[in-house]
Amino acid sequence: MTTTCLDGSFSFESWAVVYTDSYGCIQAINEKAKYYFTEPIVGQEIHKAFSWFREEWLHGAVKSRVVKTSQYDKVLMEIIPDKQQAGYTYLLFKNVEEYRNITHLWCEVEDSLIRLQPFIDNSNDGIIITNGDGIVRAINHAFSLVSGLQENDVLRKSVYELSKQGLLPECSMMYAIERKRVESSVVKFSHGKETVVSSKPLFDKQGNIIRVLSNVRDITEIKDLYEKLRSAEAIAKHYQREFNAKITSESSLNLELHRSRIMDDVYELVKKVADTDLPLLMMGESGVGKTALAKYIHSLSERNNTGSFVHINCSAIPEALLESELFGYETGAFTGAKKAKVGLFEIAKKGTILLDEIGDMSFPLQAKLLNVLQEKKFYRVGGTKMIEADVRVLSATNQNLEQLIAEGKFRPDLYFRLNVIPITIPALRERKEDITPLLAHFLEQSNQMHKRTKVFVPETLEILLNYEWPGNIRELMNVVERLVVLTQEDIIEPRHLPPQLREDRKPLVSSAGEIINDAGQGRQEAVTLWSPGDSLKGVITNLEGRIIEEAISFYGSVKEAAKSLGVDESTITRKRSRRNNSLAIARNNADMQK
Ligand SMILES: Nc1ncnc2c1ncn2[C@@H]1O[C@H](COP(=O)(O)OP(=O)(O)OP(=O)(O)O)[C@@H](O)[C@H]1O
Repeated sequence: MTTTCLDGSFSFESWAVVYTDSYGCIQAINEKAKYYFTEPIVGQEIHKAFSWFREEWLHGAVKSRVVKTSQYDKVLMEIIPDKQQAGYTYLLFKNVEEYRNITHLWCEVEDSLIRLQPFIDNSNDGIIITNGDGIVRAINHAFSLVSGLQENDVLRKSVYELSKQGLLPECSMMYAIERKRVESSVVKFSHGKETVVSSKPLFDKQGNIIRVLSNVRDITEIKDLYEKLRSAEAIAKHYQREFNAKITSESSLNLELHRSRIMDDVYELVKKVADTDLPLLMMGESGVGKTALAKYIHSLSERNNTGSFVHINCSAIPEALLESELFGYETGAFTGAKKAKVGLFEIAKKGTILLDEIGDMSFPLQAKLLNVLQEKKFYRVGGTKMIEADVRVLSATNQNLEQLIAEGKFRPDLYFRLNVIPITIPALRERKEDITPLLAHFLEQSNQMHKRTKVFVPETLEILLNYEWPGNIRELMNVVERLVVLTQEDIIEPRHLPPQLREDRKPLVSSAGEIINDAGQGRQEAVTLWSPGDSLKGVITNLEGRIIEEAISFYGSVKEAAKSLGVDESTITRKRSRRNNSLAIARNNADMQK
């Protein structure tokens, strides 16, 4: 038999060679083998010729073993399948005793590696062993799984060559050889697995590397889990914030706290549509309670059991960031996107999202939002994975969207999509009946919260009732809390009120120019019922009006006041508006006379 080269990097020349067929029957040996095996072995089955030989070694991958033959105690055996003849195998033998001085340590290492073989084979991590030149000596099954490379692809090949061919990424296997120290690197194999490769060089006494043992851990799953963990953390944080907000606002939020007919209608409508997925557009001045109403709608809906309520103020977030806030982004979607981020649409999954100040959303983002609403799916910025948008979308604005459409700042198609059910919450000054219960509620709440027992004197109450409340419920709530905290005495008098309330207290003047309440002093003056020039009708209208206002203030509701005065609620509404008109005319006249 001749000695043949398997590949450029390996030759049989210095080896004793035994060649077997696919049945494990010895077909031939070379000259050198005759010194190793003095008995005739050609024609015998291998495991019979060598009692120490295990049959399964033939069917396994190429392996190294240190064995004992009849002639030598320590013989290195390499098992190499014949690439040209399927099933045929070369067994190469070398007496390592001959090289004792040089190879003593190497053999020990080899021995330990051989002892470790079962652990290596069964390891969940990929393992690849090279010599000091980077020639691959062994890999385990897990390495094949993680790298997509089989033994035939890599054994006896140089890791540098494999890297050049694009089969192996450049990694710590090479660095450990070059830098002669433990190295690790995070690399991605060509078929997509992301791994951490840790490489440890083993040295002989002279400090030469004899082996590099690399552990290859698949972190694709860990990365996925990490991503999922981050999403879960973001959602948990959001719930925590919601929970905290709920605890602090629970006591203050009493949405049915109203006496006005107009808010009756609002709540009736809200209850009808709460459990549908219809988009609602809430309109009203700042502070009227649009957000509070949206939360209330969510709390009435089935979505309250399945998902959370998410609120985003579109005007508070810079235009460039709003899209990624809403839909999230993937790692590397833009400069600085080092980690993927979950968007609010994902956080609100199976829940409700309120897009507040929708009128401030940029035109291009409006188009994207419309698309999401129509398709019911979206992609993270820079992402390719489609995400289902199982979210109820509520929107709110204090702007006139129709006006914005006319100015070309708002898309009409989005407007029609969002405005399926419009809900207008009137300003507090247009539903003054609601001021009394709100004042009572916030006074009690603030007293409780700050452990006080403050009360309003009637004059203070009257000013509060007549104030225009441009900041609506938010302003009212803040004013009451401030009064409770800052007033030294238990009785809150008009002088304690913040300046804007005292200044706003315009004197009410009769049609004849008489002052019928006193803004400056906070005292009620005696009213002159009639002055020369006053018409009987004008005087009666004013008087009636005062009686009506007092009754409403006393009972706290138009309904009760009407009942007590023995008239219909509609009569009261009509007479109030007539009186308001006549007071407005009187104010005008008074201003002109100044
Ligand atoms: N019916 C109510 N009962 C008790 N508190 C209320 C009620 N309505 C609103 N509030 C409180 O008034 C404040 C303002 O309400 P909210 O934020 O809902 O107004 P908004 O119309 O959304 O304002 P903006 O347009 O400025 O966002 C909040 O603190 C809210 O808790």
